[in-house]
Amino acid sequence: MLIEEFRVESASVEYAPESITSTYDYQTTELSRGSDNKWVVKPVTHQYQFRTDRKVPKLGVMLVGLGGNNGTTLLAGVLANKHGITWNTKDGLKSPNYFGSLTQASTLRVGNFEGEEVYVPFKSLLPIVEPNDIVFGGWDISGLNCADAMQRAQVLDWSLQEQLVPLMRDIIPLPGIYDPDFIAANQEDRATNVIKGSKAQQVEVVRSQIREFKERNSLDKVVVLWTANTERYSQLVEGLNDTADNLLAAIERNEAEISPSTLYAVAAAFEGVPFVNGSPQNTFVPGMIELAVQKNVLIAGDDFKSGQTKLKSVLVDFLVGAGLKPVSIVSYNHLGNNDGYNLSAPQTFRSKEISKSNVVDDMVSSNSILYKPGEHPDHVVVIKYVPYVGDSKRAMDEYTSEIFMGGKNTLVIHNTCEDSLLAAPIILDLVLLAELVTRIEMRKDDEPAFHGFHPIAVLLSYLTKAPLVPQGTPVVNALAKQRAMLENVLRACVGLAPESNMLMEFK
Ligand SMILES: NC(=O)c1ccc[n+]([C@@H]2O[C@H](COP(=O)([O-])OP(=O)(O)OC[C@H]3O[C@@H](n4cnc5c(N)ncnc54)[C@H](O)[C@@H]3O)[C@@H](O)[C@H]2O)c1
Ligand SMILES: O=P([O-])([O-])O[C@@H]1[C@@H](O)[C@H](O)[C@@H](O)[C@H](O)[C@@H]1O
Repeated sequence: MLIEEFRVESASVEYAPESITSTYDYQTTELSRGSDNKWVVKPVTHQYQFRTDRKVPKLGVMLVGLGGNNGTTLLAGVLANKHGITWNTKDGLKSPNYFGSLTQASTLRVGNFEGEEVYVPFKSLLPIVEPNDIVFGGWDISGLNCADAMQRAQVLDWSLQEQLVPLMRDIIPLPGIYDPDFIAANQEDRATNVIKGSKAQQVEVVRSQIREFKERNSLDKVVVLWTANTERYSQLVEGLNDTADNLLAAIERNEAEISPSTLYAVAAAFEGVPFVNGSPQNTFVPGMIELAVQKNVLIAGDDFKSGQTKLKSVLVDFLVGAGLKPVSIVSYNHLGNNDGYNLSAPQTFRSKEISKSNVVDDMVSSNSILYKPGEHPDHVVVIKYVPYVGDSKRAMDEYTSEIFMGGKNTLVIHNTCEDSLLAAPIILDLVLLAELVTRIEMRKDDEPAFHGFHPIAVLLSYLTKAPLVPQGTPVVNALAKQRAMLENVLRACVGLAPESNMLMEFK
């Protein structure tokens, strides 16, 4: 059964007009070595108070790469939902939806009523922005208006596109920061809409563009999200980008090694605006992370987890969790969109290869019964550019595992990932959750004052291939654990216990 709305009745939850406050006993463990050198695991409880601002802001989202396949598909999808646009296809009449969005199309369990399991929409846990109310804008080094860019993307049915043209043709991406040294040379022809000047001047232009967008649309908040081309990795150089001061000084000196994505992130940080990185490059060099912490501005990333890798973070978790030992993982895919065109260059492919390869590390290191120290499955990632298939990426995976008594199991999977139709709802979740997280404060035990989460938004890990985490925080890629982390923290904000799946009522 699905119930649309609910309120928690508990002495530990207070619904005030301006905020929801919950008092939550967080149970964890402390490990130590006893005097007999044996391990001791001690259950401990810490009391948290969470306070969520109930005021849902008028939100603006500025996409870097607005004119790309993902950017135009998300914009088109939200407009179709907002205006209730239906369209005819050979399979019949289609209606807009938000399938693929955790916040808009998934549910969570709140209990059992008269023998029936009861679920609520994920988005009903806490007050969250309605996607249809978002004001979109952003940048693109291609000056195409968003209607023409949508047509260029070749993602959506034509009968839908033609209805959206009047709503999108006047949306023109702002000129962007272009540096050919960081993306494939084959992108040069596209770069017709660029901000001139030094890196410092470019940062100032982006800052003013953010302020102008916020003012012109009477926005309460803005979130900036990178869905532009994958860049090559920036070299990490002491004295250049290792600290906030050095990074800002390097920008002032117009140092070549500071990437466009880092420049946008710096601009967002100075404007107090969250920045989410949907691509695999290391936008968040150490100096950028330090700047975000200094300014207490949310950053999150890296690289949307949308298809082939999302499945991998489920499958490997299942295999290792079942005591089966993946020993060979080969992930091949080909695609024909501009993303694939950009990734056909070795240096940009390398960024993607890293994010797609590291996704199994946490699962492998969780089971030393299967894997000796330092032992890993063979893991290969191949991406080929095949123009004909366009945005319809064809992923082919082979997982070989060792099983009981010397046996082997091989899984072969063909997965047609409509890349932008899978990524667009994930982008939506990233911006909605980034905004929500900035409205939650907490205090632990006897801390005197409420404060926000760490600026690095680990709670958004479920949506990324290579979760950015604060120093010392475990990197979790297993999808079920990532979802549980997000759901259970938000449940705690309304005083609900984590979903334990114990169902003791029925034991
Ligand atoms: N399923 C997915 O689609 C998926 C999954 C994970 C990550 N990603 C990443 O998302 C990004 C976008 O994917 P896409 O399919 O929309 O690609 P795309 O090439 O269609 O769109 C990228 C857009 O960014 C623009 N651009 C490039 N550099 C820019 C800059 N410095 N400033 C402003 N605009 C710039 C390009 O002109 C282009 O319009 C890629 O980096 C891709 O690797 C996509
Ligand atoms: O999310 P996922 O399907 O594992 O990975 C995808 C890659 O396989 C694809 O080649 C690339 O173009 C997309 O940007 C995305 O990163």
